[in-house]
Amino acid sequence: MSEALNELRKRINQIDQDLVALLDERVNLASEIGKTKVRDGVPFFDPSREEEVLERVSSNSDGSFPQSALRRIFREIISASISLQKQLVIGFLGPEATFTHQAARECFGSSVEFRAFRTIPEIFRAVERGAVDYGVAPVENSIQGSVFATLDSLVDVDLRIIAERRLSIEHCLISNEPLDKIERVYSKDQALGQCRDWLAKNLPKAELIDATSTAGAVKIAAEEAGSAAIASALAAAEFNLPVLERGIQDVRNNYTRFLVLGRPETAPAVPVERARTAVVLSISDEPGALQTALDPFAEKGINLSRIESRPSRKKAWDYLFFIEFAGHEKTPEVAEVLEHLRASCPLVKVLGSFPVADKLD
Ligand SMILES: O=C(O)C(=O)C[C@]1(C(=O)O)C=C[C@@H](O)C=C1
Repeated sequence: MSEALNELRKRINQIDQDLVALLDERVNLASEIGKTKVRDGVPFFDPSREEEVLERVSSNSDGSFPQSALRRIFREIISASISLQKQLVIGFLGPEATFTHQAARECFGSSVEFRAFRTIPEIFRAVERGAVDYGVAPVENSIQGSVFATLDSLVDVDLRIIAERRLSIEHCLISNEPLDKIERVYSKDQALGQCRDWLAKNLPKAELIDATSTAGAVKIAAEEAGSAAIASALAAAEFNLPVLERGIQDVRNNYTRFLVLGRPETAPAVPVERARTAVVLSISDEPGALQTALDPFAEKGINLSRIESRPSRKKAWDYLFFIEFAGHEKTPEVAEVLEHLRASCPLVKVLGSFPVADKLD
């Protein structure tokens, strides 16, 4: 070994030792914070504080270390820290290695425990009865629109939106075989549909077969010769199969937004700066009722980011409106708008005020 290499490695060893000592010190402080949180009845998971930590870390770096790797490392440091405060259990729409699982892992890191659920209402009910601490469910996709089961469950169950997460949906072709040996491609019908042009161009002869989930498709591809699956890179890693091609979806910008749901007492009480508030409301059956309800948003210059109607499921042709807008419910302008809504709408349910997450890891 050259003297120069030896010297550089020695310096790396010293840095690693310092890093570990600092990590030990950090985690001990997080444990102390955990004790104060128990004493004060404050929830352990604080997504806005986590975002602040990640932002500060990114801006302190001189750019030598890749930004996305830095965020991932600190996500894991926070995950290990929180797991020493409380072993959190996170329910998600399964099976393992779905995009919802990926979103849940990006939110909570890998030191928490994950539990897969078969349906969205099951996740909500598990959070409500305390079988899991938080639930993660998809709420909208940039191409396919709203996930109705999530909107309906938000009405039916008394939970709060604690955080949101956006994921770029990158479909991968996954197989043990080279491209010219692939005869069958398994995936969920939506994923096959989203990759139609790529498949027609690159695997025109392959049979396309609908599977119950993208992760289930990878399982089949792992066991069956001549087959491939379309799924996430996470699913490929889970089943130890190679990714032959990434990003094969026909529309480049395919995003899904996920919600983290918790019991009302797990919602952080302190208003955060860049927050979004979600409410569901019903309006009276009379001309101008929707406009009357929405007027104060324009008057106060509050930006509405989403409005979506759903049948009330109580009476035919009766609708509920899901509205999301900028600001935290505890700030005076939003509190005033909510007061106005309560005065003019038969039903107003605040679903949560949570930090805006427009970053993709
Ligand atoms: O600052 C806190 O409230 C902590 O509990 C520490 C910490 C962290 O490791 O930075 C851990 C979990 C919280 O969700 C936010 C931050």
